[in-house]
Amino acid sequence: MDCSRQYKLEAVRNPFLCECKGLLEVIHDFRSLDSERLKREFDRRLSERMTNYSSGVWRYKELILPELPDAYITTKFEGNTGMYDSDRVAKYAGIRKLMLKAQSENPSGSFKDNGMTVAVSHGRSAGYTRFTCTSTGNTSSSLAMYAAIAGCSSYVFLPNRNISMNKVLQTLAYGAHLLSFNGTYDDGIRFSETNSEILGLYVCNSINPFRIEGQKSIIFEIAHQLRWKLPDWIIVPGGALSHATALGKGLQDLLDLGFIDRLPKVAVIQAEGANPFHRMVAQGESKLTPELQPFTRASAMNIGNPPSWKKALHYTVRQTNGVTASVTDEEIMNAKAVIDQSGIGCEPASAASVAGLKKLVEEGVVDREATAVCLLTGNMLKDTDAIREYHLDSMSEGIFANKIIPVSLDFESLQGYVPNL
Ligand SMILES: Cc1ncc(COP(=O)(O)O)c(C=O)c1O
Ligand SMILES: N[C@@H](CCOP(=O)(O)O)C(=O)O
Repeated sequence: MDCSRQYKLEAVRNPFLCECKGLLEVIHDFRSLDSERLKREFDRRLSERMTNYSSGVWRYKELILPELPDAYITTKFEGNTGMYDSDRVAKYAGIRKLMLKAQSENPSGSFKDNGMTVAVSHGRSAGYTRFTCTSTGNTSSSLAMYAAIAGCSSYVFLPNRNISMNKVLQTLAYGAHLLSFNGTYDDGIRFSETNSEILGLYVCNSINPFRIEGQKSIIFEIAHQLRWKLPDWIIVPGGALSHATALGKGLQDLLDLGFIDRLPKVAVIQAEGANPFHRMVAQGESKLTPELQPFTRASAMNIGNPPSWKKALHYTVRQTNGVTASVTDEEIMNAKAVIDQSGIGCEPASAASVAGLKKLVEEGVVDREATAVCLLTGNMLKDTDAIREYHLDSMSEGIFANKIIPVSLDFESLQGYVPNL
């Protein structure tokens, strides 16, 4: 991305940095592909059950990692997640039509599975049996799950504060070697870049370009579900910026292949305490100044130096004529409550997409008559402390707080609580 060097697939080595120290990206040659045949094949695979190609990622293998021998595919039939129309959330965001893509329905509960199945499969094909990541909890849960499926081991580095205990426990339960350190995600990534190859650990963070290729399947699946007619806007939360990058790169693939005839705009939403990408774009700068002490209650986005910022700038902001926005934790938590109470549910970081859309509609950047898809990146049970704080803690309770009502089981005491009694 930073220079014009190119490497053959077999020459790409852990930890996936170019000689110039920039991130690598996969370049495909789609010229031999027949788009109409491929569309029919993707439709056909929708009816397959329990084969590699019934995965919502590997269904699109030709556009992701065609060279990978099928024997290495490590899948839990990820993807295949629901897309929901929600009038209630649309009304909250102030827009006519809004759909929510629930990546939270993935096997480990977050969008990371779309990329992780590809990273672990590629790592196995390159001969690795030990995998690593640094994580705020979702990447690690996903890696620990796929490593366990493959009969391999995972070594995960987790910051010792400001991450969700549910995710720590999920990672632990899948059997990862859990290494807790004093620092942030950004410190962990720096450590991996320098030490992973010496330690013989295959890096599964999103600096790994195969992770990004897998995550492209999210936009492929959205487009497929919508019969290749995309909405005006796609809204995505931004932390390390892997999701935004994959979305933009996947959109470009779809356009190049003629599956779609125009690019929707992408909006990348960051949380106020960890928004270096938004600040850079809003100030018209072309170099990112890291946030040294990132903090947001949406702990999945506690990232001050997003590794993929250059790719996200290219693929989303520039290529789709997209925008960025920044929202407060309060805006995030209120949006989350509305999404939860619509029955769909998500973890705090995911709700940044809806909070950001609401803000962009209010500012007139997104037209009220426009159509949009918001990405819900993680499951509501990923951070149950956030639910307790919002609804039950009197210090921090939110405007949509719901309460537990203590009752005694007799008719009289229930009067007033249940209508028609
Ligand atoms: C649930 C959730 N939402 C959003 C994000 C942000 O995505 P990205 O880091 O790819 O920008 C993350 C972490 O990466 C996450 O775990
Ligand atoms: N929220 C992420 C942090 C970003 O990780 P990466 O996989 O994109 O490097 C997490 O779950 O760890």
